[in-house]
Amino acid sequence: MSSSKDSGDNGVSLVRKMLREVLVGREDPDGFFALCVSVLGHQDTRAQFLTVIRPLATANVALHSTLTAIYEEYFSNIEDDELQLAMTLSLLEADEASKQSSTKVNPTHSSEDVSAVQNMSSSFTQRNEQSFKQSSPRQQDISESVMEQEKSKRYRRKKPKKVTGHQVVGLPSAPSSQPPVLLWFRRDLRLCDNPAIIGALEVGAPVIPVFIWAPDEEEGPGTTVAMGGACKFWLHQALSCLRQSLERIGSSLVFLKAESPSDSSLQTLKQLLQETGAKTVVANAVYEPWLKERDDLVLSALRKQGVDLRMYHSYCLRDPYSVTTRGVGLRGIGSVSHFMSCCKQNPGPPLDALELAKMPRRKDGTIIDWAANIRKSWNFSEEGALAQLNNFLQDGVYKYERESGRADSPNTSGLSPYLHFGQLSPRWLLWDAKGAKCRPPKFQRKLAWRDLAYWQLSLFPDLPWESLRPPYKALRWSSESAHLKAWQRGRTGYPLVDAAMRQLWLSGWMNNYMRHVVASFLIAYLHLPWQEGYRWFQDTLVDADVAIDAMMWQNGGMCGLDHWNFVMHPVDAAMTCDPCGAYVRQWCPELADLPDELIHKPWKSPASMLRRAGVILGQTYPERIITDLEERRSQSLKDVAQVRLQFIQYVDKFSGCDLVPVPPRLLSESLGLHEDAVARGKQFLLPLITRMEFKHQLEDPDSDADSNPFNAVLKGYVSRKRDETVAFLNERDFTASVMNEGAQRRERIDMNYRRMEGLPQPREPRGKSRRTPTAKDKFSIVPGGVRNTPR
Ligand SMILES: Cc1cc2nc3c(=O)[nH]c(=O)nc-3n(C[C@H](O)[C@H](O)[C@H](O)COP(=O)(O)OP(=O)(O)OC[C@H]3O[C@@H](n4cnc5c(N)ncnc54)[C@H](O)[C@@H]3O)c2cc1C
Repeated sequence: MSSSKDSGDNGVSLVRKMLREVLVGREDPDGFFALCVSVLGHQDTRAQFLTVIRPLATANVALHSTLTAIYEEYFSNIEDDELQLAMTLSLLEADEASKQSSTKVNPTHSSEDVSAVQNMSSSFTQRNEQSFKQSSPRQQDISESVMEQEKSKRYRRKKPKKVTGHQVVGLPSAPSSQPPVLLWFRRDLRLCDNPAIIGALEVGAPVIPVFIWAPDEEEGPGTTVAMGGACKFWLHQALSCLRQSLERIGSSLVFLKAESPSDSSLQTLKQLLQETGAKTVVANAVYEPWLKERDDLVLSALRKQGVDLRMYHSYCLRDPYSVTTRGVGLRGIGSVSHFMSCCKQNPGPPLDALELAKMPRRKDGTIIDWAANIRKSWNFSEEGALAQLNNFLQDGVYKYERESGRADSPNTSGLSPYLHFGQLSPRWLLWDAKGAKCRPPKFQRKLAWRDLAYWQLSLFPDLPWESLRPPYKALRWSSESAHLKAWQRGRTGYPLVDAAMRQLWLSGWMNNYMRHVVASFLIAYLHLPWQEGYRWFQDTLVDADVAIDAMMWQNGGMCGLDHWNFVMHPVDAAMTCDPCGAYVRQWCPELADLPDELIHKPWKSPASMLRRAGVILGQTYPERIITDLEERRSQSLKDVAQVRLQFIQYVDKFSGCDLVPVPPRLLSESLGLHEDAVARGKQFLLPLITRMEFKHQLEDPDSDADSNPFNAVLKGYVSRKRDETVAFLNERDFTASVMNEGAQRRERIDMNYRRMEGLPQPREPRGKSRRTPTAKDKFSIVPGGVRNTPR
């Protein structure tokens, strides 16, 4: 608390000093205001700016009123902008809604066969709304009161015309609208509990219900009399009733005949698909062997044409082709008891048949059960998820806010696999977390991180394999496979890294802090490509999640949207996460007897100590695979500087930040243009927050990591302050440049306005506001007392 207050006080006193610069004419009012916002932030500027400039009210009235005007314009603009944004959004929503409702009544339609086809999806929605109204008494109350109000208005309003018949919704006329779905009715002539109907509606396109009469196919190869006279009569009535039911909800049923020997359901469907442009056919399965054979044929033929045939099961309780006698035998076959036993014994396709948890076998036939520890470590059920959540909320969440970086105690929620497999709903989790007394802000942010990962993946689909920042694609990586293997197996000789990698292998999980430690080791010290780390994590984590894993490895691999402003040191990181070595003792038991102060660096132990602890380096515990940590870090920095220089077009010359091409979706959102137009146009580059040490290294690409004032290696608690300062500098840099751009834009608009109106241009201000701070710049003094060096 006190530190943030201190930094606030420092900021205000800097602003006061700067005010003197304005008074003596070395700084102009706009630049002063921009820097004030970047130093104090929005909230503090809003709260304190007027107080800071109050002395001017008597001493320099003109300057006071100029600054007050800038202040008022700035903050009123923000509110206006927000209001305008909200209005634009609501207009867009309204526009979207009206577009949707208009597509529901698209009257254009040409094909004769399907002339009565209607949009089932819209009518089903209406139907659902109706039934909801009927089923909910509260809703009924509301609708009754609305009706009362309507009655009273009746005489004042013109009575609307009664709609006769149904709104006929045709096939989409616009080539871009979604192709319709064929709903192929066979022996499922009902609306209720019909999986095919639900499947068709889920596609979200117009639905064309169709019945094809193919008597030869029904009959099959022998004499089955599948469709006797009485049955045909019933079929006729049932079809007629189904058509009426469909018409009642605004749809209809197309009848087609495939009677001649040359004709077939397949031919008829193909023709219908051609006429309607449908790309999906949905049906419920029928089980007579000759009909199943026909359906299999239809399936493969349509698939070849790129049509998706979706088959659901609803005719029998159990799909007869899935019932097996496994575990029951053949005794009593034919009796219903035997059949029921078969169903009970084999409920659906056996899970084991999916071979998800199949273990490899040794040559002698014994099983290698690599998941034994994972099985012991987790309760895989939904109840397990809820129990874990309750434990966390009752106790863990309080520690989480303070000490989530500890490896030696389970201070994080451990909910990631449950979230990944949807055994726990993120909305439920957020709701429960908000209910905790401490309203854990840090934990809530973590859930936002999860969504951020999916947003990033939606913008950059090649996130899991392609470095996002262009220059980093050319980075020189090591191909030392022995190093990769040692890292994967937890045999690097660095106990903290090894403990984490063994925990991963044995339990399928490690906490966030340890993921950072091992990722830093792989990238910054072993120089192995981040994609290797990503792939190993994907194979070994029980919560392996393409979006999150890719985002985090890209960030760790220095090429993601966000740069980690730290590198975890494989030994010093233990000061924060495992100060007494309990974590290492758990996962590397061969080191358990070393004293606390040496357990993270056994190579520093005297021979006698090692002997007493039963450790023989190179035998019971591996020697370090690399020893020149500092040199390797320096090399990594130099490599980065080299590719940044090589692809200097991707480095912003003002701020030194990396630039990435903006994906078309983002660009079209920002410019309000169609995505196609944006994709055809010029490539836009966006500056990203970039690690300070990289920016500095660009000035002197061959310097060592040690001489870099922004050296990112995080040494436990000691460097926290430094890390926070670096984060502050980054943010301030960014804000200052954005603010400056804003001020310049305002100046430009003002100049153009004056030019058009023939008004005189204002005099050039004497001091120019700076885009980025320099060493001489007073604003380079960070509240914490660290000086920013010139770039
Ligand atoms: C290199 C690297 C790879 C990672 N790979 C994965 C992965 O494949 N799957 C995965 O779920 N998490 C991944 N993470 C993020 C994070 O480490 C795990 O979500 C966290 O350790 C899971 O433990 P927890 O449930 O106790 O987390 P808590 O700290 O209790 O967080 C609660 C939940 O928030 C979400 N969350 C937490 N941190 C992050 C984050 N940084 N980004 C996105 N969501 C987050 C998770 O769903 C997590 O379960 C990775 C982190 C790193 C550094």
